Amino acid sequence: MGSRAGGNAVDDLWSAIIAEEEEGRYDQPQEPKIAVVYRRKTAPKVTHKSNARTGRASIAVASCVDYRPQQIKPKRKKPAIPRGKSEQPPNYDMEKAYFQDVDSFELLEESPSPKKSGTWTMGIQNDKIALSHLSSALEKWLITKKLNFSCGPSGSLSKILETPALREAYRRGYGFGSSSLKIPPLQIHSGLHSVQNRFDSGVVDRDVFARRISSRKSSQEIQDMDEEGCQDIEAGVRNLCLTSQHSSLDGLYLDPLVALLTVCGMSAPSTLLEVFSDYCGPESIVKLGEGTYGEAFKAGKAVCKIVPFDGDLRVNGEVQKRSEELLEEVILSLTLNRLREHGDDVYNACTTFIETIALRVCQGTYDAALIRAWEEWDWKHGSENDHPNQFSDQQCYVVFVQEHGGQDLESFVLRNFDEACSLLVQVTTALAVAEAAYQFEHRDLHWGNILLSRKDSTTLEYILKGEKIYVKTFGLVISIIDFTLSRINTGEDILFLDLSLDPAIFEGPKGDKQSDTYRKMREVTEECWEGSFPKTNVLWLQYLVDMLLLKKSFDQTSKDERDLRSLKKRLNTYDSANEASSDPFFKDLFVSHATAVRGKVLN
Ligand SMILES: Nc1ncnc2c1ncn2[C@@H]1O[C@H](COP(=O)(O)OP(=O)(O)OP(=O)(O)O)[C@@H](O)[C@H]1O
Repeated sequence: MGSRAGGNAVDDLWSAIIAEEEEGRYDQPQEPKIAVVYRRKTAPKVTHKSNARTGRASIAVASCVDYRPQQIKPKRKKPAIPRGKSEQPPNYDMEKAYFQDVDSFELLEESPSPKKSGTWTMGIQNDKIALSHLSSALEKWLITKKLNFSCGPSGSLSKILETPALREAYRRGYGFGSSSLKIPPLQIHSGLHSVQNRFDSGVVDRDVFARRISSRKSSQEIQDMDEEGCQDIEAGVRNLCLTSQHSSLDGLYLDPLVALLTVCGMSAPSTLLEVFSDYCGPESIVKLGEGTYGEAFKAGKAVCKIVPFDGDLRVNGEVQKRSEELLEEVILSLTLNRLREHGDDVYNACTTFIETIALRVCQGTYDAALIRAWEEWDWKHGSENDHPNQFSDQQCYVVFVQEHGGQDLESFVLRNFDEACSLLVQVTTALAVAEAAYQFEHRDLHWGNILLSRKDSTTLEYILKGEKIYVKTFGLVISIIDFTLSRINTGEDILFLDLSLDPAIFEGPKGDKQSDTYRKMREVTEECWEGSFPKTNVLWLQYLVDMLLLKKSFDQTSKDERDLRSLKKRLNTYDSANEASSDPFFKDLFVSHATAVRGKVLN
């Protein structure tokens, strides 16, 4: 029990929390435009893809295509990514003093928290609502003190958890049984706020989790951990509210890794091979492509992108991503997944953003089958990445299980002008839909991040602001990948990457279209990367037109080429993909519903 010394200061602090809470500051839905901004702490990766800024080429090979690169690309040195140039961690001394000094027994009596612990179960009991409310208010209060931002109501993550991909994940028992998720979404969500907060303040106690995953578990142990995990989370919430221990503020409940596991529907990591075995036998795993952070493998009909995180080992010359960065990327992917939902009340929909089928957290070395697939690819194409046998049995990964989007634009051979037009209309309409739904900006739509595949369909359906739109595909279907630099407003949180922390991204050669596009984005945003500037989407459309004009060859007349040039010019006048989608260039690419149903519609 803490001492009563400093009680006045404690009372003042508590009054401040209560007063702000009573004003309803946290519970009122906020205009989300400048709501909570989650800064991804580290600088963006700048070393990926075929960009001039890094000189690194994105290499992806659709396994179904007989692709033979003319020569193996030489390894090139990647520039260092500046990291950690962020704001000073806030000073929590006052808040800590409060928790150190408060009489936890009295607080226990005053607050409507449960007095005995028990295992969380699905379904929310009254005392738990109250408990969550209290902890959530406290967290939000801390966030407002630090960031001077206001918070919207909870809900987005719980909505995401209801998306088909996650429902499917639970149905299939990913993780360690569907019963493993026993945490009410409300709890998860408020934990998520904390994750960011704790990370930014640099006080996350990661040892707790390291202990939890330091060895592989038997299924009985795992089941026990499921139970334990729930109790740990409950204990974390209780501690957050009631005790004076610093470590309690940093408890499991607040750990981004736990949040990551929870979003993935798991209570403990699995092995890479366990994930792959859901999709194919080990002998049929084929590596598809690589980025600076991810290695993409074909597994049956799916693609598993493996991204190592949180380890000390540098991978491909880079510091590994942190779990909180991946948590945001995961949330971004799942938010875009929601655009795939159909139904009468759907207002914006499209299938152009790559579908995330499942998400898994793994731990351990690369399995022999993956090493074999990696080496085969290296032998054929010359990998720029480090050999995966460097990973220890402690290494953690997120595996993004995605639909197979095909081959990237860089290596894809377009047949004719119709295909080029369809590529443009699909990307433009998809961006318009995501702008309308989530103020989405991709911010890195180079030709390595556009995948193409040929399908047996003639039209594709989009819903833009309630209106159904059908575009001609000419048998070509586009998928957009890699949302690392993207900006999104989930309705509650704005996720973005602060590119000003990474000046190298703007230092690519003059005249290089991709490098020029980053610099133009900087002009447009004036370095306010959290803001909404849908013009950045238009800049990438202009880049794509340039790529088609300058780098791709396909059957086209001189009039077709002129049309592309005038489109590029007119794009200057648009401030969003939504505006661009009304350009006359696209007019003939939209078809009526009647025409669409006569053909084969894909949705
Ligand atoms: N769903 C997918 N379908 C087909 N190929 C894919 C898919 N996802 C990734 N790839 C291929 O693997 C390559 C690496 O993927 P991706 O670009 O997402 O990795 P990354 O590590 O995020 O890259 P970077 O961070 O360097 O941009 C891509 O260039 C792409 O060609």
